[in-house]
Amino acid sequence: MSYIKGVVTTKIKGFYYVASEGKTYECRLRGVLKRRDRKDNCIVGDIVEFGEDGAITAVHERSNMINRPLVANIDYLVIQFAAVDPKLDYERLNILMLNAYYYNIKPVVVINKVDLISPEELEEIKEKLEYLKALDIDLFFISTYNNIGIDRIKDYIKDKITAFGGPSGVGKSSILNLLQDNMELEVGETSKKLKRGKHTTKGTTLLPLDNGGFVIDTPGFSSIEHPPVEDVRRLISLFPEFEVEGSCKFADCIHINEPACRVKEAVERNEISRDRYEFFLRCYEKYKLERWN
Ligand SMILES: Nc1nc2c(ncn2[C@@H]2O[C@H](COP(=O)(O)OP(=O)(O)OP(=O)(O)O)[C@@H](O)[C@H]2O)c(=O)[nH]1
Ligand SMILES: [Zn+2]
Repeated sequence: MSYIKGVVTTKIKGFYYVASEGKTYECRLRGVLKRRDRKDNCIVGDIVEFGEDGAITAVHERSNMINRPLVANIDYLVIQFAAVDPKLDYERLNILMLNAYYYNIKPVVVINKVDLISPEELEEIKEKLEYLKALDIDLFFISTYNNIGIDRIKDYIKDKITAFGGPSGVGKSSILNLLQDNMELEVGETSKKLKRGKHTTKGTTLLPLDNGGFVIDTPGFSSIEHPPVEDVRRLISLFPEFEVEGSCKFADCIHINEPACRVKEAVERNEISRDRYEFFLRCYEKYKLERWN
């Protein structure tokens, strides 16, 4: 028997809908892959192999997985904000970046509503977000109103699985509507809509993009929740820019109060963004208080 490889786009009442080369197949999970105590035997985003009888016989290893919504193999977390209205909240942006790194998803930053700001204000935002360069995080300025930057985003997320995260009102439904013609999220209505109706019973769905790839229909990442970071070493690992040349005097340096700390020196020389370092300190205090003890 020959096998087909595809990606699970949604799961309804024990059926798995698997997309492969533009077609969707209704599949079932073969018995040996089912473990009754687990809800994540096979989930949306999984790359699977199935036979002509529609029986899924293999689930490939995942590159990442999030729980709410339950999705695997997300390529990009688009961290979306508006330039204004609501005000660009840099703290929340950092929290979303922390989540992306924690869950091993590549972060991308999108700033919408550039039609509402002056060139000077745009420059100001670019300056504030300068540190993204050192992190190799791509930054897009867009306007869903004036159709600025939308084609570049379309190109960027082609053939990938993309999740959108960001606060309410920044235009997430507006951009999802533009990414695919027959996507029907009501602007200003997403949150309400996703809480009721068919979405609740159906669960998460990967919406296919015209040019290949998928977006996740549920805005999974809130901008206020810190990820459940286990300890300080893990926290440090979520700041890739802290990997500086040379080693700190103490091998177990946590880059806070220690002398001869290469990270603090790099902050002093402006090689590491002070905003980011201060965000790190705030995270450290928060985790110490609420989680590590
Ligand atoms: N000026 C301007 N307004 C925009 C733009 N994009 C969206 N808006 C407006 O911003 C408001 C919020 O847009 P939504 O797409 O509903 O935002 P959302 O992020 O999905 O918000 P939630 O549904 O609350 O999560 C709406 O009134 C949109 O018309 C833009 O590029 N420029
Ligand atoms: Zn150090």
